Amino acid sequence: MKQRLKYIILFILFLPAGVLSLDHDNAEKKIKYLSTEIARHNYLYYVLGQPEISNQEYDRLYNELVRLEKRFPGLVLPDSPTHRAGSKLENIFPLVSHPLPMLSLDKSYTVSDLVSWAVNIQEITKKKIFFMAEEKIDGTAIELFYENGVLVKAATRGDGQSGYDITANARTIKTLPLKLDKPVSIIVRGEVFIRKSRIKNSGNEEDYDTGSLRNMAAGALRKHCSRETAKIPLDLFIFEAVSGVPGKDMDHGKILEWLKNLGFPINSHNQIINHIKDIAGFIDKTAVNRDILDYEIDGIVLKVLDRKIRNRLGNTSRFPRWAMAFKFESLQAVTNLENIIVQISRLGRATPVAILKPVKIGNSIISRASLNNQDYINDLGLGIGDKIRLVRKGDVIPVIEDVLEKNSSSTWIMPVNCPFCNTRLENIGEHVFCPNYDCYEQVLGRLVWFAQKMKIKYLGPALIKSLIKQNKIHNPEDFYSLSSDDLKHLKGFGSHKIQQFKTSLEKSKDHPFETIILALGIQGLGRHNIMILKNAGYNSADMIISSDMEKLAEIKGIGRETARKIIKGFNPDIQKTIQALKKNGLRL
Ligand SMILES: NC(=O)c1ccc[n+]([C@@H]2O[C@H](COP(=O)([O-])OP(=O)(O)OC[C@H]3O[C@@H](n4cnc5c(N)ncnc54)[C@H](O)[C@@H]3O)[C@@H](O)[C@H]2O)c1
Ligand SMILES: [Zn+2]
Repeated sequence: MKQRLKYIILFILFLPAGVLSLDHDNAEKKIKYLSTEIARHNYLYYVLGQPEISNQEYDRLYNELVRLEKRFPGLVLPDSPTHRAGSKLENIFPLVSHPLPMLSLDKSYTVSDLVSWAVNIQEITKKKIFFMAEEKIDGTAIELFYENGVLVKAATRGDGQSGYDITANARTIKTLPLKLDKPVSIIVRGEVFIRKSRIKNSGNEEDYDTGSLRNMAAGALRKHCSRETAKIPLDLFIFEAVSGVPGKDMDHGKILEWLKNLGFPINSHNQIINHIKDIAGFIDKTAVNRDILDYEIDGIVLKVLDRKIRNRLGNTSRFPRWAMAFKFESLQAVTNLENIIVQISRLGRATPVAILKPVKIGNSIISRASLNNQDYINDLGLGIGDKIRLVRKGDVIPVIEDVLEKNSSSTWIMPVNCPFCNTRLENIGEHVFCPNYDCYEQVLGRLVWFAQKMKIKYLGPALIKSLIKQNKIHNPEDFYSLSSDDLKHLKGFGSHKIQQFKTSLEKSKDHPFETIILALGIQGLGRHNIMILKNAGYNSADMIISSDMEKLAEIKGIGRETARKIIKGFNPDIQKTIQALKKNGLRL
């Protein structure tokens, strides 16, 4: 042991200086590099709403810059991104200046740091402080201006001093009151987000899986056509009033109640903290609830309730001193990539899926992760055999964050042909598709989707698979001609079960037009768009089929892109299926 120590000391003594400590020149280069990179990511995130990297990755870059700037204060650049919130703006939309700057939040990463902050506030103010604990919604900030109870303007956060005027887009948010219950003139702030359930049941999931719900919400608010924004089911919680509150003595809790009575959506999970010892309990409760919440949160925010004390504490250039966020650690694990397989969806999209050496994250064992598309794999430089870091974000789907150890000699490449039907895959946009409508995997996907949406009893994936293999079914209409003979060989299908199955099949014929169309899984026809068409008078499949692109594109909320998809979606095969379903008595 002593001997080993001696060698280590000798080794350190003879190391060149730059290896042990980052020298001045290298630090300067690194600080320049990080400052430019962070400014670029700020622009992508705050201005365009299209980040290139994950928040964890961003936080790592940011914290590294903070560390270096602390060690080399002389090297800090005058326009360092650590001195400002947000990003420089471009004239993409008209600008709105904020009456008070829209700042960031200071952050703690441990419960004890958060508690110390709260204790410290009591000590500075020499008062017993009451706090409001709120969920930190992972969406995008908005500021709303009302005059005499009417919404007149809505702005993004922008560079913190001014944001973009996105009033027309904000008006499409269903929970945003355009007119308040009283003719007050106020300015409020809140978070725009998307509910997980609205995406999961839309039938259009495929359009949505390229980014998180936050990026989708931020992108939606920055669309140049509010008809496009309207297609995205945005939601809202208001969390602050900036001006226009009546009594001076109203605290933050009373203000939120007052805002609620005016018609604003307020998060019902907000909780007043009377004792500092209750902070940990709120965090625990929120962390447990996180997975079952219908929206994504990335932590909690603790805010001083009393406005006079808030004013006394004031702000730094980056954040208010009266609030502190606690960021949840994302759950991570390290494992090996054992294989990459290609999945084909019911709409033909080919998605590479990572097969992992099973690893525990939180309470679940993870053995698969979606790899999205070839670009994603190229960015990671991912190959089979690599050691990777897996991160589970707010939602339950784990993603591969980076490669820790490269064990493969090359990056994985998508096969040229569909692994299920051997048809040559086609590139459409950033994804690859199997163009063969009769591809086994697509047929299976379509039938499983149809059975689910039509709520047909017992028709799970395993049963559907074996019926396809026996050539008993290929299209949705084939379900309706299954005979008792077709079923009685299947495992567990006695006469009672067959009877129940048939009853359920009969019952499915009563579904309204919109359910059947959704169940057919036609491109561009998720629940939302089907309802738009229905409200525009299109209440039969034939009416849509005999319409044309121009007519559909004119319907409010549809637009050219979707109209094109829909027309293409009603291909000859679907049309044949529709006629056959009608013959079976379905109300199309
Ligand atoms: N991926 C990227 O490229 C990239 C770039 C820039 C920033 N970021 C992420 O953004 C973070 C910092 O950004 P920030 O300053 O916008 O946000 P923040 O994390 O400092 O928090 C401030 C924001 O929290 C939101 N919020 C949600 N619920 C709230 C509540 N109840 N009360 C008050 N505010 C609430 C508000 O929109 C507010 O603007 C970074 O840590 C990083 O994770 C990522
Ligand atoms: Zn195929």
